[in-house]
Amino acid sequence: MRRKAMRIAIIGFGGVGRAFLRLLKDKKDELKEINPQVNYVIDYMGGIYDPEGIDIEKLADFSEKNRDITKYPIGGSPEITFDSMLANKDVDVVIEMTPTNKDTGEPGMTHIIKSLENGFHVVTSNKGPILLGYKKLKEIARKNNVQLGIGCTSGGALPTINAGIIDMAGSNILSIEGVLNGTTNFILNEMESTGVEYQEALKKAQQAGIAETDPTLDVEGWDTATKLLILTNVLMNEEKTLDDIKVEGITSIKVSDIQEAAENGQKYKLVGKTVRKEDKLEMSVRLEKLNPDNPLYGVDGKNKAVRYTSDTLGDLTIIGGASGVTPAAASILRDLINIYMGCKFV
Ligand SMILES: NC(=O)C1=CN([C@@H]2O[C@H](COP(=O)(O)OP(=O)(O)OC[C@H]3O[C@@H](n4cnc5c(N)ncnc54)[C@H](OP(=O)(O)O)[C@@H]3O)[C@@H](O)[C@H]2O)C=CC1
Ligand SMILES: N[C@@H](CC=O)C(=O)O
Repeated sequence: MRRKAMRIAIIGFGGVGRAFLRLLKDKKDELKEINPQVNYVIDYMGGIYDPEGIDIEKLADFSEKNRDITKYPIGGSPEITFDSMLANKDVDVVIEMTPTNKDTGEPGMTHIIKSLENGFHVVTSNKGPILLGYKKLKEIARKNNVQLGIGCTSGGALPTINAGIIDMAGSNILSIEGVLNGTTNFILNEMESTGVEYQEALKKAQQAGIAETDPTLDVEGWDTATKLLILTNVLMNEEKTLDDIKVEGITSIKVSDIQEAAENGQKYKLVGKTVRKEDKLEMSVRLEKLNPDNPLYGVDGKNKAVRYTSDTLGDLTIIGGASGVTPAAASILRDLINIYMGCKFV
């Protein structure tokens, strides 16, 4: 007997959204039990709606050649919007993947609140709403008896937040340290290995789809700060804001600085850090010259890492989870599967 479908609305169909659709297509057989059925794909210009489930193979082919999904022949229209989806109420999970806005959280904040209030689970890659309102969103999710998956928001494929929530349950996290941004790590690596200057390396990161829609978020340290803040507030039960973090980016570094460090056996990394000093929490994002004995020294290319110290589970360092649209989409799928399996994130 075929299982009841898990009805999905995709909101935001850019790099990560498209990669997520490709994953659903490529993993169709493995996902038989969950039986995902995409009823909506909604972008800035409108969307696609099929109450019986959009044919994801056809849409994947179409969207490879066409940017405007409202032109999709079966159910595409500028009239299909987030509000029309809310009115129809025929979804179980909303996957929110619109651009991160660290100042307002919009449009993601409204999408997530309304989805949770309407009884839909939410999985998101959008850091803005989580950064600005996680506690409130968690309460709305609990009140409506639905889940909120945020694994993608603080490192994508790198298991940071879920490892903290699930695998470190019952332990107090005392400090968080990490190389949390793949774009800057990739840029620093490119500058060292090929000798190109910062701007050229940034272009490569953009071509690889890992830089933010607004790449200043990466290179000026805000993406690292955002992820650090999400980890700190969620895992250390704090209510800090970006204003509490001293933030520095990588825009002023030169190839000559990197080469000089390499001659001394050191590597530059953009490190985000939350540490408690005399009852005060200190948070910073800054370029650090690391020695080979530092666990973060070996984080290469688009990879990232997080290091937790805790009272009862010791020190844990997780390395890997390269940034990229497919790993980010895979982390969304991971949350979706865990919600299906009954995992409680909130
Ligand atoms: N790229 C990555 O590796 C990772 C990204 N993220 C996060 O995932 C999110 C998406 O990233 P990415 O796919 O790279 O970004 P993109 O800019 O490629 O895609 C964002 C999409 O959202 C659409 N959009 C904008 N406003 C709205 C709206 N009001 N309603 C519906 N859709 C809208 C955009 O449409 P249009 O193009 O028409 O403006 C675009 O298609 C961001 O929040 C990012 O921070 C998280 C982890 C990794
Ligand atoms: N721009 C980010 C993408 C994932 O969050 C990065 O480079 O890590």
